[in-house]
Amino acid sequence: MAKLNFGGVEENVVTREEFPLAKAQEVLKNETVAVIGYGVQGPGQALNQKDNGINVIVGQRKNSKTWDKAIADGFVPGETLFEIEEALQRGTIICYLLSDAAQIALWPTVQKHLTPGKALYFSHGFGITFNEQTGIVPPKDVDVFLVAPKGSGTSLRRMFLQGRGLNSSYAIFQDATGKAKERVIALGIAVGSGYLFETDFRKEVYSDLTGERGTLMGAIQGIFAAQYQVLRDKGHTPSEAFNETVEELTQSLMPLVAENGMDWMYANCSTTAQRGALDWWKKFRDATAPVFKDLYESVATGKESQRSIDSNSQTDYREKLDAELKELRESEMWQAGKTVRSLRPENQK
Ligand SMILES: NC(=O)c1ccc[n+]([C@@H]2O[C@H](COP(=O)([O-])OP(=O)(O)OC[C@H]3O[C@@H](n4cnc5c(N)ncnc54)[C@H](O)[C@@H]3O)[C@@H](O)[C@H]2O)c1
Ligand SMILES: CC(C)(O)[C@@H](O)C(=O)O
Ligand SMILES: [Mg+2]
Ligand SMILES: [Mg+2]
Repeated sequence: MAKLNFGGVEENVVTREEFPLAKAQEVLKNETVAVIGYGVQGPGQALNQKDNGINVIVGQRKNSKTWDKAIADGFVPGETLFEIEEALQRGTIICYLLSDAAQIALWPTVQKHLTPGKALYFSHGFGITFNEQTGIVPPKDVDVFLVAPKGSGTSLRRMFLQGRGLNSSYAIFQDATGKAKERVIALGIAVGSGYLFETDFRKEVYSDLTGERGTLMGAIQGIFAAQYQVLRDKGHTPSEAFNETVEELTQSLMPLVAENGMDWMYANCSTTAQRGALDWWKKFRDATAPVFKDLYESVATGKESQRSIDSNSQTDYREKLDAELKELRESEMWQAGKTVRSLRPENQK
C-alpha cells in the first residue's frame, strides 16, 4: 500500500500499479459477483466488471424497465441475469446496490442467502452505520466491506470507457474469512476505480452525505440560484445571468481547477478578477460555514438518514422526486441554461 502525502498528512492509497487488474482477476477467479439492483451504480459497476473479465451476474426484478436495460446492456437471462433471489443464491459476493431505502425492505431476503464465507458489499456506509434505522445487521461469518465510487455511476462507466478511472474509497466492516482485504481491493479495481483510499463505514457515510448536500449538489445549486436572482433583479438578461453564474464555471473555469488547482485557475484570469476573488472568497466561507456545521450535525445525529429513509421508502417516492426535479428544470435559470447549452458549437448541427 502506497503512503502518500496529502497536504502534509500521510494516508494509505491503493493504486492500479500495485494492484493491477490481473491480480484482481486472480483474487476473484472463483467468485460469482452478484450485482443486486440496476439503477445508477449497478450498471456502471456490473458492466465495468464484465469488461474486466470478472464473473459477474445481475439480480433484478423481472418485468421492470431495468431488467430490459440489463438485457440491452448484454446481460443474458438465465446466464448472467436473474431474479433477485436467484442471484442472491448464486452469488458468493453480494453487491448490494439497491437504493439505500430499498435495501431495508429487501434485507430479510438478502440475509437468508448470506451463508458462511460469502461477502456482502456496499457502495455506501449508510445501511451499516445507521443500523438502528435500517435494521441491517449482517451475520458474523460473512465479510462485509464497501467500495464507494466518488461520483455518479454514469461517470464511473464513462471514465472507464475513456481509459480513465474515478477514485473510490474502501472500508472493511467485518473480516470473517481473513480475505476481506484482498477481496475488497480486487473489487475496487474490478469496478473501474482509478485508485482507492482507505476509510471506515461511518466516515464514508458522514462525508458523503455532507458532500452531496453541500458543495457537490445542494450548496452549489443554492449559490447559483442566489447569484442568478440578484443579477436578474438588477436587470440583467437571463442569458447574461446564466453565463456569469453557471456556463462559464462549467465550461471554462472548473476544467482549469480540475487540471491544476484553484490558484492556477485564478492565475489564468485577469488581475482584476484575481483581486476580487481573493477579497471575496473568505466572506463566502464565513457566511456559509455555520450552514455546513448545521449540515454535518444533521448527518451525524441521523436526521439526514432518517429523512432519506422516510421519503424514499414511500411507494410514490419516484414521482415525488421527479416533480421536484421538474421544478428545478422548469425554473427560469435552468431553462435559460437549456438554450445556452444548445448554442454550444458542438451541440449545433
Ligand atoms: N447513484 C450513484 O451514482 C451512487 C454513487 C455512489 C454510491 N452510491 C450508492 O450505491 C447504492 C445504489 O445507489 P443507486 O443510486 O445506484 O440506486 P438507485 O436509486 O438507482 O436504485 C437501484 C435499484 O434499486 C431498485 N429498487 C428500488 N426499490 C426497490 C425495491 N423495493 N425492491 C427491489 N429493487 C428496488 C431500482 O429499481 C434500481 O434498479 C446506494 O447505496 C448509494 O448510496 C450511489
Ligand atoms: C454521486 C454522489 C453524489 O457522490 C453519491 O454520493 C450519490 O449518493 O449519488
Ligand atoms: Mg451519496
Ligand atoms: Mg458520493
